[in-house]
Amino acid sequence: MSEHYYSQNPQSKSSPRKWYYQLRGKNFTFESDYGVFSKHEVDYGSRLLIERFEAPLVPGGLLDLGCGYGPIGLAIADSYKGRGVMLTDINERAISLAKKNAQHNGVTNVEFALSDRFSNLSGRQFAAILTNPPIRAGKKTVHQMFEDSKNNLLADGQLWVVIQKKQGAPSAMDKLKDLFGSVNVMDRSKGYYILMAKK
Ligand SMILES: C[S@@+](CC[C@H](N)C(=O)[O-])C[C@H]1O[C@@H](n2cnc3c(N)ncnc32)[C@H](O)[C@@H]1O
Repeated sequence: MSEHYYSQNPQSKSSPRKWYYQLRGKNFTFESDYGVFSKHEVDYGSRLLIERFEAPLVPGGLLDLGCGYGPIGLAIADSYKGRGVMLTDINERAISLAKKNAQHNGVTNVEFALSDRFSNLSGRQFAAILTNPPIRAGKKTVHQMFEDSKNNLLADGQLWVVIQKKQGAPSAMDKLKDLFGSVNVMDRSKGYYILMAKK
């Protein structure tokens, strides 16, 4: 049976691989595996989001929503050591890899939660939420993530999203405009858009 990277509990065979990547000037070692998005290198869109992100002045924690094996949350946590960063995913294998990757890279200002969107975050509020959303889970899920994100941002908090034009950037922009009143295009490269909406 074919399996998507957003399966809750991937049954596919496991073949962990370790590889290296530089993000925000730091060399990371990552372990990834079958059943988890983007196997042997950091996704181009995630890299763009990681390099472009600037935390808002609002004090508070940051959230990597749909963290996979953890590149976004871990790179951001390493850059913003004074902030706590929460990494969440619906996929158990992703969360266990993200935890291992935090340990291997000495990133300690992080927390993890296995969660379908915000279901296990018990109303926590964040200064910024970053996401490379699960396009294959469908537009309804992705747009619901944007709505939930708005509800879980502190006042003046920011939602940062990377999305490809051909995978729904225009409709994501419309949805974010409806929800937040406006949306900023912070960067564009190779068909990927970095969008930022402020609460
Ligand atoms: C495009 S991948 C990005 C993964 C990782 N952030 C990266 O940059 O490599 C989207 C992630 O969202 C997760 N996901 C899918 N549906 C979800 C849901 N309902 N709640 C939380 N995470 C979900 C998937 O398991 C996947 O890891």
